[in-house]
Amino acid sequence: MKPVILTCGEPAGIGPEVAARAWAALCDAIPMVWLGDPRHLPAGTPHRIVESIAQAEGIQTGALPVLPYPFAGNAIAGHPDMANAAGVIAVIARAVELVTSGAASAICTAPIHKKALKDGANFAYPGHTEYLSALAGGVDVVMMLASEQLRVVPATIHIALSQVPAALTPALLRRTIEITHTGLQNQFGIPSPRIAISGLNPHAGEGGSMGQEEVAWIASLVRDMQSEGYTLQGPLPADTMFHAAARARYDAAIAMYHDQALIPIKTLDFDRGVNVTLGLPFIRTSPDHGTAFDIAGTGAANPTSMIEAIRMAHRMSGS
Ligand SMILES: NC(=O)C1=CN([C@@H]2O[C@H](COP(=O)(O)OP(=O)(O)OC[C@H]3O[C@@H](n4cnc5c(N)ncnc54)[C@H](O)[C@@H]3O)[C@@H](O)[C@H]2O)C=CC1
Ligand SMILES: NCC(=O)COP(=O)(O)O
Repeated sequence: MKPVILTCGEPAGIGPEVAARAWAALCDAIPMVWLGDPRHLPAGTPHRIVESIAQAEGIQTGALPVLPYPFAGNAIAGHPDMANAAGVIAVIARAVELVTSGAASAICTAPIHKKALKDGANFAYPGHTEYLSALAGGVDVVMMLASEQLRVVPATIHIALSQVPAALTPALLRRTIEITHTGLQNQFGIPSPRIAISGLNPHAGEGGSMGQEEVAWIASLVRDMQSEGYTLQGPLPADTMFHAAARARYDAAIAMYHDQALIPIKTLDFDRGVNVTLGLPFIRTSPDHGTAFDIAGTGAANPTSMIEAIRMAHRMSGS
């Protein structure tokens, strides 16, 4: 079995500690290798330095295999060191090389602090999702957050709310539906996915009295794609499409912007949600939470989302 690569993420956040705890929970079942600076692991984490992924085979239990990537700075919990930003970015790129070469089965990324990367290394991307798309050659991707209770996709991702109406185009929504449909089939094993599409405006525009996008093009795009064979419903009012009975009617919901999609799943299932990028030529998952500087280093971080993310990466890779 090829290992899942765990990227270190922001060293000052909870990434290293939830990775160490996830490894302790899963090491009997799932091979994994942590990629980062071993100085950034929580003190006392049993680990073994390896020079290659192949060398990690056979030392799964007892010590976390670590493929070292030296960083410029130390990690002080809750206080990102700008000198580490370049290392955080380089580790993600290295992980992509390892999974693309076939040495690893999948990537599970620990959270990054987007502003620290921008300030420290002029990182040009607002998140992993966009960076991974670029590293994979500019392929179209979607960000899905998934748990047992709900799968959601924001059609626009890390942009200001004021930019959403212009960014949200028929071509983008069509591509988002296509990638979500294929991802549900291939990564989640759902042969005939049912997808719900939200409106952009309150009450899905209320027939044009609260916004025009639904009547202008979202409803007709949904109808066109229904006639092409997609099982779609919508545009639905976003405020009433996430209660239990509504969720039972679809396999994934596509919302029009970040918070419309992520608030319901983080409210329902913050501890177990997994972020998965669909459309990449390799498997990438991540916990749903961020760097949590307020609790980093205190031992309060719950590793369940990281555990679920590693499980999902391993399952999707078919290893
Ligand atoms: N995949 C990624 O790289 C992600 C990165 N982020 C980044 O993380 C940074 C901080 O984002 P926030 O919005 O503050 O979200 P956050 O998820 O880091 O923290 C929000 C709240 O949830 C708590 N929390 C988070 N994870 C937890 C865990 N595992 N156990 C217990 N409590 C937990 C935190 O203590 C905090 O009170 C930002 O820079 C953001 O962009 C956020 C989400 C995903
Ligand atoms: N709120 C989710 C999030 O920001 C995840 O972004 P990414 O780093 O996975 O692109």
